[in-house]
Amino acid sequence: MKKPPLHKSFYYTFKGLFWLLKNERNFQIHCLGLLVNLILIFYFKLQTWEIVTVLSVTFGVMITEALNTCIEKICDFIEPNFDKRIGVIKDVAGAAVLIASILAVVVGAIIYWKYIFS
Ligand SMILES: Nc1ncnc2c1ncn2[C@@H]1O[C@H](COP(=O)(O)OP(=O)(O)OP(=O)(O)O)[C@@H](O)[C@H]1O
Repeated sequence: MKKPPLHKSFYYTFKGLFWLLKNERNFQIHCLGLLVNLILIFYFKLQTWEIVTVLSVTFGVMITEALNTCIEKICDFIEPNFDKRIGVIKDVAGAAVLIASILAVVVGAIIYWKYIFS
């Protein structure tokens, strides 16, 4: 298949991003989390390393959510009916989001702790 020009590739990736924003409730919630973090970063005037850490774990959750959605869509495409193996694949993909979210909450708690309680 012929590769699309660079600007078309960007167009398709942004199309994917807007699809997630429009259709995936969990992704919308993660975007809200990003917004809250951006507000807190400016409000508490976080140090550079703290900003980098908070944004890394926040975007990490959004990336795993996007990949989880891809896996769910592939599963629904190859097996629309109930299948235990599909269930395990979807559960494990969901667990990846859970692990990334736990990390984000723990990192957030460690970083914001001193700003909130000082
Ligand atoms: N075809 C299937 N066969 C077996 N189990 C399934 C199947 N489809 C979904 N499940 C089970 O239902 C759960 C939820 O699957 P679903 O595709 O509805 O994801 P979802 O609720 O949209 O997830 P998310 O909230 O992460 O977007 C899966 O984790 C899995 O345990």
